[in-house]
Amino acid sequence: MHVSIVGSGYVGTTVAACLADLGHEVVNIEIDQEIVDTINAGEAPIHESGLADRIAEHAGTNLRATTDYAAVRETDLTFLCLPTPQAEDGSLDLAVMRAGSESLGRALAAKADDHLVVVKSTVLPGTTEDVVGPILEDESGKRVGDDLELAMNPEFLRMGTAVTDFLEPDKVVVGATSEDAAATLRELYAPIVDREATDLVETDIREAELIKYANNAFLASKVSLVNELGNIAKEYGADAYEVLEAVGLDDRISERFMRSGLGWGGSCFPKDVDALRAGAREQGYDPALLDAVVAINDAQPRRLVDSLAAHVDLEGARIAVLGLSFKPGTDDIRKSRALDVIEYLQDRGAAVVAYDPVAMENVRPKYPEVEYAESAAAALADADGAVVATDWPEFDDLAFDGMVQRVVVDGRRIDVDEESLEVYEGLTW
Ligand SMILES: NC(=O)C1=CN([C@@H]2O[C@H](COP(=O)(O)OP(=O)(O)OC[C@H]3O[C@@H](n4cnc5c(N)ncnc54)[C@H](O)[C@@H]3O)[C@@H](O)[C@H]2O)C=CC1
Ligand SMILES: O=C(O)[C@H]1O[C@H](OP(=O)(O)OP(=O)(O)OC[C@H]2O[C@@H](n3ccc(=O)[nH]c3=O)[C@H](O)[C@@H]2O)[C@H](O)[C@@H](O)[C@@H]1O
Repeated sequence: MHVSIVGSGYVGTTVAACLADLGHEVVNIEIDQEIVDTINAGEAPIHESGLADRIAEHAGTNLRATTDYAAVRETDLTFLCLPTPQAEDGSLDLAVMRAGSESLGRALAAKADDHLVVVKSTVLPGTTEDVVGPILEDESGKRVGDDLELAMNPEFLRMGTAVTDFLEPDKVVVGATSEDAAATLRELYAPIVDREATDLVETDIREAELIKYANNAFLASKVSLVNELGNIAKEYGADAYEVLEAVGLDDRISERFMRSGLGWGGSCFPKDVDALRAGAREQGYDPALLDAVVAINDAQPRRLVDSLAAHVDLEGARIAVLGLSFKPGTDDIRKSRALDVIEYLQDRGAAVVAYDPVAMENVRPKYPEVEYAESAAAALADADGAVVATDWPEFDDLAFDGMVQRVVVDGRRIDVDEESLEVYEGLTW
């Protein structure tokens, strides 16, 4: 099929390269000329395992990028993969979705044939039909249900494993206004949804929109619950990891997303949970549980610093922070818990020396006063204490002998030779 994809960030680029790999003719429409040039040169604009190879293979044949929305007219359907960030008050900011929908609608005005528009961005219920649809109708002169179809197809990929998550998902969710639209997406995704391990969920647009938020809210809540149980376990002197490993053996609960510690960050959980809370309030519902989920998450970095302060006088101390990215395998620092840890340490008078295998250059402009070390060992050298903020595999089995005081508080449960330390404390165990 001929597919256009508006927005070529994490999601749009991954979807484009993977659909090209499945044999479709794909064009990315992107306002950033540098991203367009990168893709057309056969290179990946973001780092994701398996992405560069796919772009190199398909660019110039069945994958290309352009800044010109006119390209949509040569395609059967368009995915909107535009950002849906948070406004100041935490609510969903649809400005980019509106602008992209206007440009798309204007380009579609000159297309004689019918067209299908699929929203892949994470948007609250009602956005596709009440915001995107009317803009497309106004700008294109087409009518939804006549020569324009709408669908909503949320994305569940994770950063770091985007390509395999897209090609081998647990589920593909399709909300559509018509059977024709659903049939088009079934055909597009045939190699994926025909896999035994992938469920195809066909539903209405409103449900598809909410499934994405419910999914992220569930996972964020699970981590916050695990963190609360971990905090309680620690008070009792029990090991939360042993407790939760046993709990996870119940297949109603599952052993995944059971790692307690510093909490969740990244570009999605925080913004999506906040957007859902704001949306719920707008609908007149008070989301008390989701408020608590956020409050628990926000408390963990301070708890980590308080735990360290119980062993080290932080005023004037040199403290190593190991890990800066919001999770291992990425240089993304958006809403990383490590940044809160740095701020709490600085508030208490500590000098921070940080190390991360890939994320330091992203943190440096934000915190120029922090010292950035070349390795974990260099960060630990002469430190009066250390905290672990990201569970990078290379932090397992570190040597701590260069520290002035061998005190480590671990927010992520790395593998540590406890005998080599004066104090080793887990945040939740
Ligand atoms: N990053 C992730 O892991 C996931 C993100 N999502 C959702 O997918 C959506 C997209 O997220 P990302 O890909 O992470 O965003 P992103 O910020 O990485 O990429 C968006 C791209 O759109 C481009 N753009 C902005 N305005 C444009 C316009 N008017 N026309 C054409 N291009 C334009 C930007 O230059 C940028 O390259 C969001 O709703 C997000 O919540 C969903 C699942 C996973
Ligand atoms: O909507 C999105 O953008 C995506 O958000 C998350 O993906 P991602 O943010 O890439 O990362 P995760 O692996 O889910 O981790 C999120 C955060 O939770 C933390 N986490 C995760 C699991 C766990 O057991 N404990 C824990 O603290 C991680 O350290 C990280 O800070 C979801 O897992 C994806 O399904 C979803 O598509």
